[in-house]
Amino acid sequence: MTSTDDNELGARREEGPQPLVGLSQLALDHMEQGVCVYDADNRIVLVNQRYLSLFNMSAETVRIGTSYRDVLAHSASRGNFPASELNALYTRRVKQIAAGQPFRTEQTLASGLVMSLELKPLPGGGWMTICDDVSRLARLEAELRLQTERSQHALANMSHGLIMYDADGRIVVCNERFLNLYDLDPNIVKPGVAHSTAIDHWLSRGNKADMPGDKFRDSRMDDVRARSAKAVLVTRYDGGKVQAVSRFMPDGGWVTVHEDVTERLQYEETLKQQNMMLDAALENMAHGLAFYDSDMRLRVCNNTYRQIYRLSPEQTRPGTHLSELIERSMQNGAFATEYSPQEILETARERLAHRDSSPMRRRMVNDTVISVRYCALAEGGFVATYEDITEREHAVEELSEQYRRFDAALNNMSQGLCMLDSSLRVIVCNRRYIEMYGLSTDIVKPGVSMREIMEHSCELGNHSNTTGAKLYADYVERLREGEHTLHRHLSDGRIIKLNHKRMEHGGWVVTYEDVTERHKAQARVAHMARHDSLTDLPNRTLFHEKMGDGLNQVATAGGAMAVLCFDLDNFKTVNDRFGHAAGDRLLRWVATRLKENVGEHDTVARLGGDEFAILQRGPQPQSAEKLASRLVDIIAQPLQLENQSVHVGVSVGIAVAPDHGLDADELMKCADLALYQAKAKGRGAYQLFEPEMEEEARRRHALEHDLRGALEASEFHLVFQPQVRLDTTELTGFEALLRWKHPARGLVSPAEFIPLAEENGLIVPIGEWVLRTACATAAPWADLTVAVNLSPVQFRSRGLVTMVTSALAEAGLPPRRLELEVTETALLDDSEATIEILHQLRALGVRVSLDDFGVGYSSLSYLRKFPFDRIKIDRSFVGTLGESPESVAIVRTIASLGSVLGVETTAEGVETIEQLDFVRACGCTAVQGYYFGKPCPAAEVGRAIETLNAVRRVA
Ligand SMILES: Nc1nc2c(ncn2[C@@H]2O[C@H](COP(=O)(O)O[C@H]3[C@@H](O)[C@H](n4cnc5c(=O)[nH]c(N)nc54)O[C@@H]3COP(=O)(O)O)[C@@H](O)[C@H]2O)c(=O)[nH]1
Repeated sequence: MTSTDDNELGARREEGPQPLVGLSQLALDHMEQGVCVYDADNRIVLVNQRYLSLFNMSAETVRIGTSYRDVLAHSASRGNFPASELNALYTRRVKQIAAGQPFRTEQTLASGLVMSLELKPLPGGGWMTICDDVSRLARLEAELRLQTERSQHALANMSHGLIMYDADGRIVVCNERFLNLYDLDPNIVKPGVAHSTAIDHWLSRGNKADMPGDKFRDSRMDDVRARSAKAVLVTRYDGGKVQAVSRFMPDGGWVTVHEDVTERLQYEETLKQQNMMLDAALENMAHGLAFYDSDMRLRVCNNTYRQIYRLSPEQTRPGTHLSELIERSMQNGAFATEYSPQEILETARERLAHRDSSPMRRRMVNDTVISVRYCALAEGGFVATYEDITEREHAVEELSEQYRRFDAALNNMSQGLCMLDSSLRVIVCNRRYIEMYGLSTDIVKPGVSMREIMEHSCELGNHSNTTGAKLYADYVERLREGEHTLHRHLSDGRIIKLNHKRMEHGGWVVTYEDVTERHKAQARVAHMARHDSLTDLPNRTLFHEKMGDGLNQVATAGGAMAVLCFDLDNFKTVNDRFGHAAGDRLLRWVATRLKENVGEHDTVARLGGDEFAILQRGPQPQSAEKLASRLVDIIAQPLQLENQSVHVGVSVGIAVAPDHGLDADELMKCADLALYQAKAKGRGAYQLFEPEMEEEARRRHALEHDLRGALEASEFHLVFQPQVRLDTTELTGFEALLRWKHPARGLVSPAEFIPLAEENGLIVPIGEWVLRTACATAAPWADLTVAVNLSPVQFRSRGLVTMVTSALAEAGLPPRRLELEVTETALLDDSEATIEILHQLRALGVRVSLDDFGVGYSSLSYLRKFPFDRIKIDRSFVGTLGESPESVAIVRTIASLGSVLGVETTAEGVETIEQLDFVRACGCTAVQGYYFGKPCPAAEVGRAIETLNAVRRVA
């Protein structure tokens, strides 16, 4: 039917015969499509039922004559489009119709139907719209679109590569993953491309299979031809592995899915390696291991297990029951005899039932010990481990033994010991530590804190004037400083030395040593170092320190301080005569006297030998002089020694600070100079230092300096004084006397330089020169003797006897013509030794005389000790015969003594005839003095001999 026909039909509905109209209407109403025809005025001329029902419009409203605008308005009222769009829609449609071209549009109605509308103009005016329900088609299209999108999405996002071929072997589709997997060019591998082309390109990119490329291509073509679904493993250009699985489709095409299996293969390889290692580890494990199923049947075991139980691989096949394994290993002699198979099996059952996986010891043969554990598995069955703990057991035993030894050592230590952890809690301590502080073992045990111990110790009264808390706080503070030693002074007077050493892993080792006795000993040693052991007085060191302190005080606070230096007179005599014990008593007696007479702030010291000193504060020099005077008197008092009354005296030198200086050494020097003077005064005296003494000392010093060079400078010579027998006035010999002629000083008296030479030892070489010169000078004298003075110092020097022997031999002088004169002083120092030397000299044939007899303290006692050939009465007695009855008595006594002893007695210093007559009358056997001749040089000796012989002849 054409549009012309439709119009005609519409017109006929208005006016045509009823049967035809009805038929046409019937035909229109049964059409699938909706039809509505408008005239040129846009009014309906024909409309079918389908049109009305599709748009849900009412036949009452939409009927012949209804305008197009009203139709649209009615449609909008039915919700087919928004009423607000009515005008715009109407205007647009009318405009499109007026354009004279048919056009199509789609409209979704309120019912959800999708309507396809075709509007087309009719020849001769008017137009018609034909409506089609395209809802299903639209839905199908949408679904297809969605499906296609999903497929493409799935294809693009597949983890596997995919390629599909049609029955002609051409590519239908392939995904990006496929292209990437093999590094393929999407411009080559694309839909429509032949299978062989794709394979060639695949090979050209370096991908390969386990066969040459040509062969691989042929093989794939054969597979396709034979429709053989295969899985092929290929190697990618980069070494990765891909598994390709092909599937054939009913339409003759096929799909191949490519999976990258590189990682999976690697993982499988790793797993394989791990399993191998696991097997190896199992087999090589030091522990025995066995898995059993829930029926206690062996599933697997390792070699160590077999060795422990002496089982062979055949005897440990999977499935063997535990009871059988036990019995076999027993038969093989693996167990010690103490177990039965039932017992072992029962124990295993019980432990598994109670899920007890704690270790148990099994004693095997050869003293081997195995630790066995049963561990039930969640999935049934159990694992048993077997560990050889023989060595560990031995080590534990050894450790126990070591611990016992350590414990014994610890508790037998003389020192206390305590090991503390880093929180200062006791790890271990020994018995000595507990005893040392008298601690309770109920309190001091491992774990107790040092704070608790200190509190306990304080409660016991070990520490005075403190508390446990304070003690502990101080202790912690000290430990912060690190390793250290501290001394605890306990209230009972003991001193405990604590030594703290860090332990390697934290904490401390503390040792406790009772150092009370050591401290006392050290204090004693320190005291001894600064005190004199005999008198317990401060010694020179301490005296020097005290002097320093005193001088500082004088310097800063003012005032004065005196130093008194004491030197005992005759001490050596006493010591020698009564022995050292008596000498010690004398020194202690002197020390007591000194201490008794000083103030409490004064210091008395023994500086050594018979030297004492006092430091005295107070107004000076009055106080010091008063004290010195008093002490000189006190010490001059006789004292009882060895049941004898002994007299000693003391000489005192005084120096005062600040007058004489503020330096300790300087002040001591001043006091020494004063002492020197006091002694020179004749002993038993005190002397305050005077500045002139320094000058005197300097002078002595200069003289000493010159004396040292005198011998070498040949400044000495000898003079000889005649000695005459009294009964016959016969010249018997000469005494050699030393003279020093100094180029500047002139003649220096021996009385001046000999004491100096004795002080500094120069007398030894000088004395030797005198002896050799005298012997040489006297040798030519006809039968006359030569007397030579020997200093006490020469007796102390070695080789005196040898030197005398040599001098005699050298001079050719017969020993009987040599007479050696010694003084008492020579016998004072060490009389035994001196007397021995005298005997040796006597043995040479030399004569020995005792010079200056009578001036000493115990002259008579020496006569008993050595049989002298001659006693020379000191000239001081001869010189005072006229005025001193004592001198007369002494000369008489000595002369009688000599006569009784059969020893010659020479009176010295006889200057006058009266003196000569007197000494002769007294019984002296010889004389020496100016009366018969002054000492003369050697050159004049001849003349002196002649003169004296002439005198004798006259007499
Ligand atoms: N160890 C030595 N001592 C020696 C030596 N030479 C001398 N001396 C001793 O020196 C002291 C003083 O001696 P010197 O000044 O030589 O006096 C001697 C005589 O000159 C003197 N003398 C003798 N006769 C008289 C006299 O009539 N009147 C008087 N005023 N003086 C007189 O006496 C001294 C002799 O003394 P002595 O030796 O005791 O016989 C003196 O102690 C000497 O010993 C020497 O080489 N070594």
